[in-house]
Amino acid sequence: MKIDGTHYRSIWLGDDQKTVKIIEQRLLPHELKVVDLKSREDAAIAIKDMWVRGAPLIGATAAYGMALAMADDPSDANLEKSWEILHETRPTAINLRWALNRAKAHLGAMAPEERAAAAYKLAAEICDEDVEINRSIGENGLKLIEEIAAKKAPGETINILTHCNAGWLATVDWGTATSPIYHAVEKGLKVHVWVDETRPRNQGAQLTSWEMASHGVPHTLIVDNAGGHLMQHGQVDMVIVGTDRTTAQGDVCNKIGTYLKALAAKDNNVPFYVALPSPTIDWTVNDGVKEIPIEERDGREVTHVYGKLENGERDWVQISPDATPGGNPAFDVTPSRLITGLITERGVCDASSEGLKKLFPEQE
Ligand SMILES: CSC[C@H]1O[C@H](OP(=O)(O)O)[C@H](O)[C@@H]1O
Repeated sequence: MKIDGTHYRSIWLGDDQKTVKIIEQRLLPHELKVVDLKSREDAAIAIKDMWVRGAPLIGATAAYGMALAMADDPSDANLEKSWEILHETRPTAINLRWALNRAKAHLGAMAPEERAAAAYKLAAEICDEDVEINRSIGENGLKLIEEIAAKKAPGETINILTHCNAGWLATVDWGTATSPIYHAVEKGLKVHVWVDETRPRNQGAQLTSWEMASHGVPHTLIVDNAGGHLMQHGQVDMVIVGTDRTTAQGDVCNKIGTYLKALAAKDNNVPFYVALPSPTIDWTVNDGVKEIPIEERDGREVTHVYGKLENGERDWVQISPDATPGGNPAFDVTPSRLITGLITERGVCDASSEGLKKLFPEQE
C-alpha cells in the first residue's frame, strides 16, 4: 500500500537479492522501521516475537526463512531442520505450515545446489499470489458493501466493524478484511470503520488505526467491549474480520474476541463476514473448537501494555498488581453457524463444507 507516496509491501527482498526486508510492526504506529532478516533464525524470531504477524504474512516470512536457510546450507538435513525450527514459531495460523510444506516438497524434489535460488523464487511467488488473492477478496467483498449501501439513503455512511488487524500489514499487501474496505473507498463509497483496539497486543489500536489513518479511511478506535453496544444501537452495518485458520466445515479461528463479536452480531442481525484466502483453509480439520491449537502467549502481554511514554520512549507499563498472573489465549474459534459468509478470492460462500466445496471443487 502507498504511504506518503511510497509503495510498500510488508515483506520484500533487498537489492542484494538475499536479505529479506520487513516492517518491524511492534514499533508502529510511532515508528515505521524497516529491518533486515539475514538468517533462518532472524525469520523465526520475527514470527515468534511478532515483528511480523498475520497468517498470510507469517507464511510468506517462513517461506523466505527457508530461502535464507538454503542459502546457508541446502542439505536434506538442513531442509528438515529448517522446517522444524520455523514451524514451531507459532501454532495457530495454518499458513505457516502451508508455506513450509509447499517449500519442503518443492525443494526436496531437487538437487541441493539448486535449492537456494528455487527457495527465493518460491517465496516471491507466494508473496505475489497473496497480493492477487487479497485483491480478489477485495473485489468480492466490495459487492457486499455495495449491497448494503444500496439499502441505505444516498450518501449515508456504511459502518463496518473489524477486529484485530487483518490489513495489508497482516499480509503481503491489500490485507484480507481491509481489502473490501480499501476497494470501497477507492470506488467512492462512504465508509466508516469501527476499529476494535484488540487487547492484549492492540493490533487494532496500533496497526489497523495506522492503516486507516494512512489511507484516509474514516475510522474510530473503540474498546473491544463496545461492539455489542454499537450493534444494539444500529451503528454497525456489517462486520468483516480475518482468519488464521478456517476449517473444512467453515469454523473460523481468529484473534481472541472474534467469537464474542460474532455472538453479538447474531443477536443483533448484523451480517458477520470473514475474509478468507484459500491458503488459510485447513481442509484436514472440521471441528475448529476441538481441533485447532490455540496459541497461549506470555501473560505479561495482559498484565502490561506496550506504548509510547510522555518522554517519547517506548516501554511496557504494568497495569495490574505484581501478584496477578495474566491468562493469554491468543485466538478463539467462531462456529460456522454464527458466520454470514466467507469472502474468498473465488467469491463469497456460506460458512459450510458445501459452500467451500462449491468454490473449491478440487477439494472434493
Ligand atoms: C489476515 S490474517 C490476520 C489475523 O492474524 C492476526 O493474529 P496475529 O496478529 O496474532 O498474527 C489476527 O487473528 C488477524 O485476524
